[in-house]
Amino acid sequence: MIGDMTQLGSLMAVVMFIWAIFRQLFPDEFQRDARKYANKVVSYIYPYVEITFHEYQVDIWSERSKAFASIERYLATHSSNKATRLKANVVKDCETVVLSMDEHEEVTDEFNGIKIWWTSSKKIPQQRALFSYRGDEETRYYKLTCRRKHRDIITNVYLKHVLDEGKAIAVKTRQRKLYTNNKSENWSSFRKNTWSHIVFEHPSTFDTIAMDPKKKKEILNDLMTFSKSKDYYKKVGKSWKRGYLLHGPPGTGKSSMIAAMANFLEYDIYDLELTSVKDNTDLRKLLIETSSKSIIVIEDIDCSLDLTGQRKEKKEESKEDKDDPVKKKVEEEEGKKKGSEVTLSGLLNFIDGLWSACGSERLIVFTTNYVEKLDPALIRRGRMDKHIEMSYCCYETFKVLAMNYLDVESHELFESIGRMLGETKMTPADVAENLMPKSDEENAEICLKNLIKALEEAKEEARLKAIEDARIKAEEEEVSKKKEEVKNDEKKQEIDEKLANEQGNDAKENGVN
Ligand SMILES: Nc1ncnc2c1ncn2[C@@H]1O[C@H](COP(=O)(O)OP(=O)(O)OP(=O)(O)O)[C@@H](O)[C@H]1O
Ligand SMILES: [Mg+2]
Repeated sequence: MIGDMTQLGSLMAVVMFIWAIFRQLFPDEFQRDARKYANKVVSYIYPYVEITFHEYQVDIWSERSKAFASIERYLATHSSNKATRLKANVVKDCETVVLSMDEHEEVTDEFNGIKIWWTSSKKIPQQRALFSYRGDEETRYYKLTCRRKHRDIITNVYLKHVLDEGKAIAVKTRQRKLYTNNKSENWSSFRKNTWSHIVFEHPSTFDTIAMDPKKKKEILNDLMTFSKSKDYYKKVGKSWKRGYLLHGPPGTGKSSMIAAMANFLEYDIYDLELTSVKDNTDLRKLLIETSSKSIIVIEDIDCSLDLTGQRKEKKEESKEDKDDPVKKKVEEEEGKKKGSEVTLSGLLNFIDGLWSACGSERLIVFTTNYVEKLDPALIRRGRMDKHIEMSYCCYETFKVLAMNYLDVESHELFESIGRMLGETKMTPADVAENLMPKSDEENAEICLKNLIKALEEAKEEARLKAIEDARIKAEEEEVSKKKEEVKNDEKKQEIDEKLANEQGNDAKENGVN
């Protein structure tokens, strides 16, 4: 290629020289026609096709081209052995070095037996792009050169391969992010600032999640199948997403489970705070700006909005009610307090409306402590495909926690702990807290004894609470019994009075007769 290029370079120099003399001698119109024909001749002689990919697109935002970034990554993995001058970029908090080819380097690639040349260069813009934020900075570009006869396969197949590989490398090497939505009123129309993010580094994994091993395996299989089912979803005409509902008491591992899912699938997390979203339109905007390979989370969905009753038909308001200034004021105040006009139907559309198909490979996860409070439409299968109950600590759960926190697989105290867990409701969070050594002197046995003590206390507490509950219930029953008796007495008195009246009337009538 270099040899070919040198010959062509000399040829081009001669052409340029002749062109310079030509420009001095002939008028503009003639020059234009001549240029057209010269281009035709050159393209006839030159057996190569060149495609250029610039780092920045010339538009108002001057965004970095995604194609350029993908090519850069692709060439970084495919060129580092061949290019002699490389640039090093450090990613993932200085943990990983990514190499890419330096400027004015050339590397070759091979695809289905076809040779492709890639060169990297940079150029300084001759004129500043109007409204561009990037100003006069030099911009880099990659140039692909291939033989003209391979043009179709290169443009239709090879480039797709390069871009797909580049994207896959990006997913592997990227720092995963935890996003949260900014308040609607703080959004700017000039910048994309609907979501803010930090690097996502949660240590929870499926190894550290304590739950019934059978259930855990089922979830893992479900996630694995989902992540590999792109073609299946396409075949059945469904957008590639899946809904999970995690429900259970506080401290049973719902949030930890979401982090473990994200770590397992290597997805980003979008933690959506519904009360910061003004209305359904803003909710849709947020959805559009989420990326693929992500988990959209709405925690404590039962507390987020009043989603329980909004689907029920609203009572027809009378004209007087609508005009009542006091009622209007109360409604306005309530609206302000709620701070969000997102409705249940807006949320349902968010989950599986037409717009929800704008991304792919996405999980939507809701968590709640009170599953029974939710509108059945929100959690029906198809929207929330998998319901996972995270419950109180059982023996199996405890064994995982003991292994995680104490490195202990078995112990003589395990049996009594297992029995006590069957008798008492204790969350994995509480069990974990008791298992955690509080000082260097606390060994595994002391921690297990601490747990036994806590379980005994919890059992005693539950016993006292049950007695108290029973007492309150008996009192309430007594009160309602008394109320019933009073009611019956009143009714009886009413009937007696009625009878007495009727008898009086009869006597009067008989007297008259
Ligand atoms: N099943 C579990 N496996 C491992 N650790 C757990 C589990 N459940 C709770 N924990 C521990 O308890 C802490 C609290 O758990 P987590 O925040 O996941 O509970 P949650 O169900 O989301 O609670 P909430 O309903 O209050 O949000 C976690 O930091 C974790 O260490
Ligand atoms: Mg939580």
